[in-house]
Amino acid sequence: MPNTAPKTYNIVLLPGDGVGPEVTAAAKAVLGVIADFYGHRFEFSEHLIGGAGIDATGDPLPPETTAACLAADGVLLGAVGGPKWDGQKRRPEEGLLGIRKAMGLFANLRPLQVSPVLAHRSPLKKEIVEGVDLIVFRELTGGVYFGEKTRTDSMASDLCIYSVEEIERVTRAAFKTALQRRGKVTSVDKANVMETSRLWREVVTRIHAEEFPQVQLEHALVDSMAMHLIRKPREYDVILTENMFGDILSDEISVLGGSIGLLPSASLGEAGPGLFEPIHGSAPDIAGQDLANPVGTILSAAMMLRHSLELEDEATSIEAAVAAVLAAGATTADLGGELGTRAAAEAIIDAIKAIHWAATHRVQMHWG
Ligand SMILES: NC(=O)C1=CN([C@@H]2O[C@H](COP(=O)(O)OP(=O)(O)OC[C@H]3O[C@@H](n4cnc5c(N)ncnc54)[C@H](O)[C@@H]3O)[C@@H](O)[C@H]2O)C=CC1
Ligand SMILES: CC(C)CC(=O)C(=O)O
Ligand SMILES: [Mg+2]
Repeated sequence: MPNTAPKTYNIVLLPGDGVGPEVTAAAKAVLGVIADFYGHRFEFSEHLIGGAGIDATGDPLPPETTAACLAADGVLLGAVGGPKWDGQKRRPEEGLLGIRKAMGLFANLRPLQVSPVLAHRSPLKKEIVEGVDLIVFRELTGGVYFGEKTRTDSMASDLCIYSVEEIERVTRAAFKTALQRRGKVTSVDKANVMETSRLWREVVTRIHAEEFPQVQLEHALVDSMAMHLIRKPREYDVILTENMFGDILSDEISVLGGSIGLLPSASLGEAGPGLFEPIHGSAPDIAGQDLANPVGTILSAAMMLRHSLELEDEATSIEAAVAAVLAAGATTADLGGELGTRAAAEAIIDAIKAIHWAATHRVQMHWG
């Protein structure tokens, strides 16, 4: 049932490298079905990034890719990188860091809900992981990934810099989200050692006191947090942290949900389109074999519909279809199933059709 007037949306796809093209194609197929059912027009255009950009143009972020992303309604990315480009002058990962910076995407949201039907896939006990519902707010355009790098024959350095403003904006975003959830923020830093972390803690504490006193705030050091996240993950609601800590902790917690292939993310700025991508990388070990789990990318497409295109019903129907398919045990090999990437996407498409059919018939019965 359409919830908005038919409209054209310009969606940029950045397939990238490794499994990136496979999982992006799966999500594109799902989006095509959503467009048909809801009466929207999704205009897709594919652009180069990462190793694919290096191979074709020598640049991991060709200028036309940046221009297309800035003009898009939403951007969906697969993954970049792989051993093929090791030791080369330009690195695929530069392309991803570059587009995040160019689009001003300072907040990377990485939600994790452990499905009861998949709790047994975690190496941790079912009673520890069942019911986990948290979201990582990772600062995305600052910190050590973006600081100056130096290299001589005998030493190397990576500078970690954070400004007050960079910390404030992601902190506000995390607190606002906590108000819509269970009202708790855990801010993660390394304030016992790092000056950037001491500034981080001061700024988070001040924003909390001045603007969000109704939210419960706790601070944690990243090393013990890595332990707590596998000992008592259900205690966490919103986890707020800097760029590198968020990158590492979110891969760690993906294990709670059964597979890194399940987790989506949204990268958002103050304005303009967001960029949506699974949290995993290019998975060179399984690339090109129809083995990758497409769910993280398909759920990222749902986040794109919600956050950038403002199509909430459409996003919810994708999420409901994914939940139904996982509950039925129709999964890829990482979750113990037998489906390939394409078949897993087809199963989700069939579930969308079934959900849509049921909704349509309920409406007709009501009218009748
Ligand atoms: N956003 C991005 O584009 C990212 C790119 N990378 C790049 O990816 C390359 C490989 O990095 P890795 O450390 O191996 O991390 P990775 O996330 O690509 O793979 C780690 C493990 O998880 C598995 N895995 C990942 N995605 C999966 C999926 N959808 N379904 C089933 N299994 C999946 C892989 O097979 C591998 O065993 C590197 O070049 C790295 O820089 C890494 C992380 C993020
Ligand atoms: C630049 C990327 C490869 C960093 C990363 O691992 C991520 O964003 O998950
Ligand atoms: Mg990562």
